[in-house]
Amino acid sequence: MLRQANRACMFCEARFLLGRPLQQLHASSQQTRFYVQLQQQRTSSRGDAFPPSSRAGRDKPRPSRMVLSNTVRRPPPRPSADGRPVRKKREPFAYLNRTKVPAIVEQERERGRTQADRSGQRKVAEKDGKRRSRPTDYHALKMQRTLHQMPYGSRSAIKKKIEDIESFEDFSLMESVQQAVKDALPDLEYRNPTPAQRVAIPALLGAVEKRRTRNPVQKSGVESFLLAAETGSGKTLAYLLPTVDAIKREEAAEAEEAEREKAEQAAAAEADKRDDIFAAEPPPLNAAVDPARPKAIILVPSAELVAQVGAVAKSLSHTIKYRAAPISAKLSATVIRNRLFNENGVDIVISTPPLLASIAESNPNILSRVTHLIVDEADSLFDRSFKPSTTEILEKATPSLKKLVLCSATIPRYLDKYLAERWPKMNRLVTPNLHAIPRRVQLGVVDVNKDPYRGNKMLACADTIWQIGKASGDYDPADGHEVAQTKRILVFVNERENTEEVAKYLVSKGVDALAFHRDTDPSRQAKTLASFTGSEKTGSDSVDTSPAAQNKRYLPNTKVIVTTDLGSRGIDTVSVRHVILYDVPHTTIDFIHRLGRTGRMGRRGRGIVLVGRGDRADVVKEVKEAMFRGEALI
Ligand SMILES: Nc1ncnc2c1ncn2[C@@H]1O[C@H](COP(=O)(O)OP(=O)(O)OP(=O)(O)O)[C@@H](O)[C@H]1O
Repeated sequence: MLRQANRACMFCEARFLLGRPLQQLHASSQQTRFYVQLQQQRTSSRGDAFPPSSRAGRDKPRPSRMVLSNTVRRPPPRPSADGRPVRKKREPFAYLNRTKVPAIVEQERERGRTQADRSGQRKVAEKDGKRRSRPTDYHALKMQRTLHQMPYGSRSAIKKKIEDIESFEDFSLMESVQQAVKDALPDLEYRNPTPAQRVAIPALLGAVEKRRTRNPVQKSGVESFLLAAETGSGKTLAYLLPTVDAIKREEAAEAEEAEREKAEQAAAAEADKRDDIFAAEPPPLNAAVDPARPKAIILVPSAELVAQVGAVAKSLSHTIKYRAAPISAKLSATVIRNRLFNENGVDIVISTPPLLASIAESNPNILSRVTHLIVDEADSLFDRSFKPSTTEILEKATPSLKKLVLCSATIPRYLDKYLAERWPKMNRLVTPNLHAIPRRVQLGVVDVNKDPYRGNKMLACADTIWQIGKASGDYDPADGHEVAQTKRILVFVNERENTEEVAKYLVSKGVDALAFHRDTDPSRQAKTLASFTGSEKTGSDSVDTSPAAQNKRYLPNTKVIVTTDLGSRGIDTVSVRHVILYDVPHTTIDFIHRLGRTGRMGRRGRGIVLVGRGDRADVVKEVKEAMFRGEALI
């Protein structure tokens, strides 16, 4: 048969003798293929049936050709007597049909082996109930990878740990604090603590208890915490409740101590009086409180957040009785002074870092009694612009500081690295859904390049708003009723300069829109924002005085704010159902914060991203996919 094949393919053989690869030359020839197969068969059957070891003992009976090989993944050849590996003898046609360098073939084989090993390990891990840290590869997102990654295994473990906590009563909070949650926030009476609160409150309280029982003398050193939880998950209450609890307990302990001292002094005076009847009356105890020496400081990045956190702190203080002073550069100097230097003292100061740092420069005593320092939106407050003033306050407060709590919905890699270096023993309190946008928020994409917009983004934005405005109200199970008639839409742009331009265009199209940035008129800004955060009375919507109302075509019952990152950080826009991303955000951090203004606290929401020329459509696609799967954005 071999002879037949040789004869039928004389031309090929001649070429082979010249040393040219046969397959390259005659891949189309049927006869050649037959010849090649025959040669391969011959070579492999020799190799399997007569391995070098068995060929050595030719007198032994030959194994049957029909036995299946049990060395398909061939082991390396055994070393010879002198230690060198035994080389397989080359067949005359051994290099026939080779199109690759043997070394490369071996490398590829090795790579295949390691991949197979990895997939084997993955299967075992999945069988054990462990999920892979990243089920899908997001190529576009990987390129802008900025966020710290958290393995899915740890997320499941945290979920399991907190599932037993069902109500606020499960926390060892003081009775007055428990009552304050019910009185000040009646909506929460029937709600359970959020995952952020379940993770943070016991940890922050636990540390207090441990310290109190272990060592009555004040322990030196600061206990540091990082609370990382998704947007709209109730982080404010998560840090505020344990802080107020600690302040009140400390106050009670101080009062007890003062009472004891007073009793001792009275007893001593009584004894002195007995000894010396002419002794003067002891001076009355100085019961004056320290003005402008708070026990807790809460730092936030904007004046709007100062007002928001201040409102929550004040509402709790009606029941718990403590003094909170929210101060920001938007308030007059007199108001700031009155709040800080209140003759009844102050317990909690809420401020932006630059303002407090400048006050601390002229009044260093303001930070001398601080035991709790909370840095909300920590990723912003430790970035380049805020870092100097934040660290200055931190350093000045350190001598008396007992607890440092950093809080954020996004932990960028630079922050993670900085924290690991600065506070290596920091307690990290992380929720299972960190860096994920909840599934109840849907993301729609508008291709601006297609008809009818043909690249006109402003037109696409106005049209999208009109469509939302004209659609009938949605039923929201979290609210239990139809969403409010007035629709509030947030439009996010990347550059501050574009806010005015886009808002102006929308007004010209009959949309009640307002640009919101640092230089906007503060009174108008506060009024508009109040209607978005739900702090405004519903009746105020009735009179429409917006410039858009003068248009021939006017979209009623729809309010729009065009803003940048300023509006995306921490502002509790509970009444917002729609967010339009006019520009594709630069990073996943911006995606998380901007889309986080809707779908807060169990509500539903919708994000619409306008993708135009030059925008990263691949990033949008992957964000959409990750949101659909409920996965974290890397
Ligand atoms: N346990 C709870 N049940 C129901 N609602 C709650 C609960 N805790 C807080 N809330 C409400 O949830 C909303 C969001 O809270 P908060 O602003 O603290 O979220 P956040 O995690 O700080 O958000 P962001 O990351 O965007 O700053 C608030 O309106 C608050 O009143």
